Amino acid sequence: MKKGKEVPYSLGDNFHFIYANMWAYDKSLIFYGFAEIIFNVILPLCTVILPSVVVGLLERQAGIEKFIQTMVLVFLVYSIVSAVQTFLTSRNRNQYIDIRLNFFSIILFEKCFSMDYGQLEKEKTREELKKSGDSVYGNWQGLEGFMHRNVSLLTNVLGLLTYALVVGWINPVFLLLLLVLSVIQILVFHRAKLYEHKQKNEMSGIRVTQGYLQEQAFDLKAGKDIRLYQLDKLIGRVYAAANNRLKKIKGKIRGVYYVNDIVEILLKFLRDGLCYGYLIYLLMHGLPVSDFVLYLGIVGGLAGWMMKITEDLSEIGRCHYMICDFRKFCDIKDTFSHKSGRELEEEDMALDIVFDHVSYQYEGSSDYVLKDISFHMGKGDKFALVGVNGAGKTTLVKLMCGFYQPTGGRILINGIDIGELNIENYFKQIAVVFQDAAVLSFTIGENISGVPGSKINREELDHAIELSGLKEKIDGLPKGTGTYLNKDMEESGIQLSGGELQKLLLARALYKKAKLLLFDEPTAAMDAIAESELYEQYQDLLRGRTALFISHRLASTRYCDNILFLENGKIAETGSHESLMKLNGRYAEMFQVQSKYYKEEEDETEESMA
Ligand SMILES: Nc1ncnc2c1ncn2[C@@H]1O[C@H](COP(=O)(O)OP(=O)(O)OP(=O)(O)O)[C@@H](O)[C@H]1O
Repeated sequence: MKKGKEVPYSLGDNFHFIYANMWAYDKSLIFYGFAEIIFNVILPLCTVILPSVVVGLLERQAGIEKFIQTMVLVFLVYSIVSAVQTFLTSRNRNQYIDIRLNFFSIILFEKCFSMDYGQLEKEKTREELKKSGDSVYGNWQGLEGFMHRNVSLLTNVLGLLTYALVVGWINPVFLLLLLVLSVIQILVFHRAKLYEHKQKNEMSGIRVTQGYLQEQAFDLKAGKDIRLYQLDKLIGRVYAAANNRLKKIKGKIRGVYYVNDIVEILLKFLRDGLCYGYLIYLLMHGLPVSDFVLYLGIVGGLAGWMMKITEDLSEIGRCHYMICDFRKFCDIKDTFSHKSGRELEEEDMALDIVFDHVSYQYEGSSDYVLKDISFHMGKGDKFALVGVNGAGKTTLVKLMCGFYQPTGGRILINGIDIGELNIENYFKQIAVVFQDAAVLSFTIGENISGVPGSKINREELDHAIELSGLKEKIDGLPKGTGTYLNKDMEESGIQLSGGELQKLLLARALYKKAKLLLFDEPTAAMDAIAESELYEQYQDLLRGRTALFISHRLASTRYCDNILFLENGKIAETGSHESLMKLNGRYAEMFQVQSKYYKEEEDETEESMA
């Protein structure tokens, strides 16, 4: 396997990609990154300079007053440098988390929400998506890991070059003292950890919410509805609110850790002061200066710097591959126009649809699902699409939605090739009820309207609920349309039955006031009464709009102007219910089989009642 093929971007490319985006997101990230590197090196330098200053003073036999003054000054400088370094590390760490969550993760979300649905459905894309998701998950891997590791590498390289004399002194006399100081430090740290642990429950609750919302971005079922009902904004808001809550908790935890950091600095200050004091004491009692300096040198950790550089390099390599995964996914090309393309006229109440010799073959499949399909749905027409399982009905609907590009032929919407349309503008004009439609675990009102509670048009919401037959159910709920669905977001959320869910999906399609409505088995889960009531109302519900619906219950086709009977990927018969019955072909055969079944069912019911 050629390596060049596997890794589409060089390390330099990725370096540029990350830092150009950091620059675009927040220029201060670069400056603070450099500042951290400098202070990371200055800090140990201070600890090297400190003893040399002490040696200089002693060698020059400075007076005690001058000595104390200089010591205080040096320790003061050291403390300031240390505090600044701690601040920079903490700031950068949080800023890198911020850019990962609020910039790079959003790029990934947006890509998932907006990319061609047909592309998102492919297995290969889904694998790439999984890998890409990993690259924005966690602090020490992928994109964020790359930022941390670059700072660490540059620090260690600079440190190695300049930190020739590592200052430190370990003496058995001090071992006990150091242990005591370490225990104090551990206790303070433990307190901070305990506090963090206490926040875990709330944090994991928020993370479950975030996880659920992230799943919606990756979920195929949700993907269709997110596009068609522009739910990305609603999800985005809830995600941002969860992010903010998490940010607040993290801020409090950071505060506790900051106290810990300050205690750590003070203890370090005390520890170093005692070490140096002792060395000075020894020096003043006969320890040669050369030994003194030597001791300081050997405590140094050149080996430590080296080890860290090795570790950084290997981690940067790992992160680089993950950035490649991220970029590969984000660079997947769309075949539809998303931000550009032609927009449909606003004034139209309905759309005109032409399938002109359309064929379709799924990638990797040897057969065509649809072959040479041609028909014309004029503005306001109501069509039924029928056929046996697997005939290609859903595929045809997905083509009409703009989820797939036809393999052959053209689809014209108001005379414009669907490939030339701004597909996002087109999505806004259509409503689809899929067999496997997804609802979000938000409120009923938000699910129907696709907007946050405060922005819902109450009158239109009530109207859509009434038309869909869901009014009685919602009136019986204490929180009405403010009731949450499922339990992902709210403990008191409710579970709708299959039929109720279909009514809710219908209400959503009606609320949208779409110009083209597509129903894929919209009543499959409804009881016979609800179904017949709905069909009775269809003419009124869809007046003036173009509509196509798939139903296996052929009784429903009577309400349509035209029926397309699909068989083996072709339109085998087309016409009104009456004309197809007269033709006495496949449609009539299917209808008679169903009528017989209904008749038998009716007889059985009558017998059991007798
Ligand atoms: N994403 C896909 N990749 C490959 N093949 C697919 C895909 N989706 C559907 N097919 C195949 O295309 C054919 C038509 O499927 P489609 O779902 O369009 O049929 P249908 O008429 O809607 O069926 P049903 O009445 O059962 O809902 C089936 O053989 C199916 O296996």
